[in-house]
Amino acid sequence: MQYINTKAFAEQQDRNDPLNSFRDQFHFPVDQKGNPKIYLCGNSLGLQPKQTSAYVQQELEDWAKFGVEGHTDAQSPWLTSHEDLAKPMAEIIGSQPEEVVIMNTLTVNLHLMMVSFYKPTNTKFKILIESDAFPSDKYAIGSQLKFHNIDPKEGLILWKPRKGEHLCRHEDFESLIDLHKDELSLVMIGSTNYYSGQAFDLERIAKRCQEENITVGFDLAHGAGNIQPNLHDIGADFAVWCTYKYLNSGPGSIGGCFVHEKHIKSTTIDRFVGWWGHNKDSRFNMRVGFDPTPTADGWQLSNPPILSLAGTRSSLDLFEKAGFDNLREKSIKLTGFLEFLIDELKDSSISILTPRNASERGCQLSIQMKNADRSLFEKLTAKGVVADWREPDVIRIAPAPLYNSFTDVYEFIQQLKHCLHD
Ligand SMILES: Cc1ncc(COP(=O)(O)O)c(C=O)c1O
Ligand SMILES: Nc1ccccc1C(=O)C[C@H](N)C(=O)O
Repeated sequence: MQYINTKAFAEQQDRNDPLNSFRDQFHFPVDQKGNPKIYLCGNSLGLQPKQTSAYVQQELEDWAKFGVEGHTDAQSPWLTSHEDLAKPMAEIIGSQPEEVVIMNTLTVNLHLMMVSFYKPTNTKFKILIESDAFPSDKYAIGSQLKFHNIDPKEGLILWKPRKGEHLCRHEDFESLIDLHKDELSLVMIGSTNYYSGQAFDLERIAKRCQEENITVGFDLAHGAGNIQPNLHDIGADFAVWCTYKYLNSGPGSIGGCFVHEKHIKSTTIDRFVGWWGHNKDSRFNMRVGFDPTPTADGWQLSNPPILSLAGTRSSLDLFEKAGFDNLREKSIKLTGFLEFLIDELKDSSISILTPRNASERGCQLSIQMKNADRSLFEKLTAKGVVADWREPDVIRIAPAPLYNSFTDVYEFIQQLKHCLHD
C-alpha cells in the first residue's frame, strides 16, 4: 500500500475503512480537559466496549431476579454460559469449538496444561522457550521444572537472538531442535513476543516439533485477537491466552485454553481435576468418580466467574460482527502506516525493533530507544498518548484495528515528533 504523510490521507483512510464505526462502540480514556487520549495500548489492556455494562448489568439483574435459579433461568444460563463462547473463540484461534475452554487466567492455565503435557522422563526432560519470553511464563516453566526435581539450568533451553541481533531466527530454532531433539520434552513459545512484537511462524515450529515427537504449546497472550494462529490445523498440542488485551474483556478477565482434538477424549491423560470438568450429564450426581467431559471443558476445575464471562461475551460479539479477516486486513494497513510515519521521522534516537515484514508481526511496533532513554515515553504520556514502556529500552505502540484509526496513528506521530524535538 502507498502511504502519504498527511492528515488528509489518514482521514481519507478512515472514511474508506469498513470497520470505522466500531470505534464509537468503545470508551476512550480522556484527559483533564475531557479530550480523548491517543490510546495505543490494547496490547496491555483493551478498551471497554460501551455495550459491556449492559451485558454485566444483565447478569446482575438475573442474579437479583432468580438467585440460584439463574444457573438455568438467566438470559444466558450460567450452567452453560462458558460453552456459548467456545464457538466465537474458536474462530479467533482457529480451532474447533470442542478444543476451546474459557477458564481461569493465563498463568494458571499454563500450569494446568503443563500438568498434562509436560511429562519428563530420565532422558527427555528439557523445555525450550524463547529467551525473552514474558516473565510469568519463565517463572511458571522454571517452577514446573523444579517441581519435577529438574534444575532449570539443566532443563531449560533458550532460543536466543544472535549476538548483536534482537529477533529470534527460525533457522536457529531448528538448529536447537537438531541438537537437543533426544532430550526435549516440550517446546513452549509465545506466539507474538510481548517485547519485540515478533510473531513466530507457529506452523513451522509445530511441524518441526511433530517430526521429533516433541510436545508443543503456545502462549497467545499477544496473539489472540491480533493474529489468527490456526491452532487445529497446525496441530499444536495446547495453547493458553488472556482476554484482557486484544480481546477487550476487562482487567484480569478470564483466560482461554486450547487442547487439540487428539487429546480431548483421552481418559488417561494426567490432569489436575475439579468438579466442573466432570461430564456435565452426571456432574450433579456428586458421588460418582471423575468422568471428564470429552472436550477441552474436561480441564475445568471450578464454575466460571459469570461477570467476567459477560465482558468476554460482549467483546466476542463485536469480533463476530467485525469479522477476523477484515480486522487483520485493516491491522496490516494501520501498522504499516505507523511504520511508514516513524521511518519518515528519520530520527537516529529511535529505531523499530519489530520485524519489518507484516507476516512476522501483529499490530504492535516496539520502538527501541537509544541509550535506553525513558524520557521520550514520559513526554508522550504527558501529551496524552497511552502506550507503554518495557524494560530495558522499548516503547510499545499497538494500534488495535477494532477501535484505532489512521488518524490516531497520524496524531500519535505529531506528538512523537514534538517530543523528539522538545
Ligand atoms: C505473554 C504473556 N504471558 C503471560 C502473561 C500473564 O498473564 P496472567 O496475569 O493473566 O496470568 C502476560 C500478561 O500479563 C503475557 O503478556
Ligand atoms: N495484566 C497486567 C496488569 C498490570 C500491568 C500489566 C499487565 C499486563 O497484562 C502486561 C502485559 N502482559 C505485557 O505484555 O506487558
